[in-house]
Amino acid sequence: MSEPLPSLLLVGCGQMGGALLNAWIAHGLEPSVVIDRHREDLSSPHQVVRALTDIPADFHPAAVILAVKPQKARPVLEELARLRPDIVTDAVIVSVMAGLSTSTISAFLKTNAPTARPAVVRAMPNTPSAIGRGATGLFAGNAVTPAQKTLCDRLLSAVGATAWVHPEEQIDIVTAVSGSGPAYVFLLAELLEKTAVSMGLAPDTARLLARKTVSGSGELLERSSEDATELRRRVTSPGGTTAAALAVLDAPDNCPRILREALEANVLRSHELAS
Ligand SMILES: NC(=O)C1=CN([C@@H]2O[C@H](COP(=O)(O)OP(=O)(O)OC[C@H]3O[C@@H](n4cnc5c(N)ncnc54)[C@H](OP(=O)(O)O)[C@@H]3O)[C@@H](O)[C@H]2O)C=CC1
Ligand SMILES: O=C(O)[C@@H]1CCC=N1
Repeated sequence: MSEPLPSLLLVGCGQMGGALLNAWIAHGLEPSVVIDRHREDLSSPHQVVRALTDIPADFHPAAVILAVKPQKARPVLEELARLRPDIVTDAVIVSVMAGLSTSTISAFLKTNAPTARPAVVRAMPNTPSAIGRGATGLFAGNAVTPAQKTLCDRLLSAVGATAWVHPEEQIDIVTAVSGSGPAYVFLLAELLEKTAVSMGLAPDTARLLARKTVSGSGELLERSSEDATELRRRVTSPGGTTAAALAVLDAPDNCPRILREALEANVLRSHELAS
């Protein structure tokens, strides 16, 4: 196994925090502390506590991963800075929260630690991280050192592909494309299944064919060096059945317009969460 990942403080262990944690533990994670009200199933050397007040005084993580909902960030960050200014000063603060900017996160942390200059990284992962097939966009705030940036890259590379973006606003586009992206793919699987049933296939057959089509196509794309466009071309016989369907789906006013509107709505929601 490669070098262990350093100790982390994970705040919030729901869908995303839990997915990351499982993958990090599988990669060998130094003793870490998780704050969550639900998760109790971690075995030693890791520790689950219910509140920031329960972080052991001698625990000094290399990174704090913030994986609570953006709407809950402010009290968490203010309390962390009040209780453990040493952690805010020494650790890199990695937020996976949609919307909240590095300056907002820093401002919350500075409410109770005015002299701190927190090193804040935004990471936007996705749930396939749970199986090591995630895709994460990252942005580093001003105070982040090269060593902290390398550490963040190690952490997120352990769960899939990474790409650093600049300027910070691009994280909202990352959220719209890959952070939320798995939901669009699962929606496709759902709609294929439901439509197949409505057209007459047995439910079990529809489910099997829809799931395997989506997962098999994803795996083919993963293993191929070809673009998606070329893989699509190989399915599409001139004048055949696929071409008839794509003439509907890919008409400018259908999927291209609808996907654009969906991604713009996603970015708009990030802006709303930020304010
Ligand atoms: N889900 C996804 O695919 C992705 C999510 N994200 C981001 O990840 C973050 C979390 O989302 P997600 O995992 O879906 O949400 P979840 O609700 O599944 O997880 C959030 C967890 O944080 C816990 N929590 C709430 N308040 C505190 C607190 N004060 N201290 C410790 N834990 C707390 C919640 O517990 P309780 O239920 O008791 O409140 C819950 O277990 C969001 O900011 C989101 O933008 C980013 C990329 C992808
Ligand atoms: O839906 C959300 O707000 C989060 C961010 C990206 C995926 N889930």
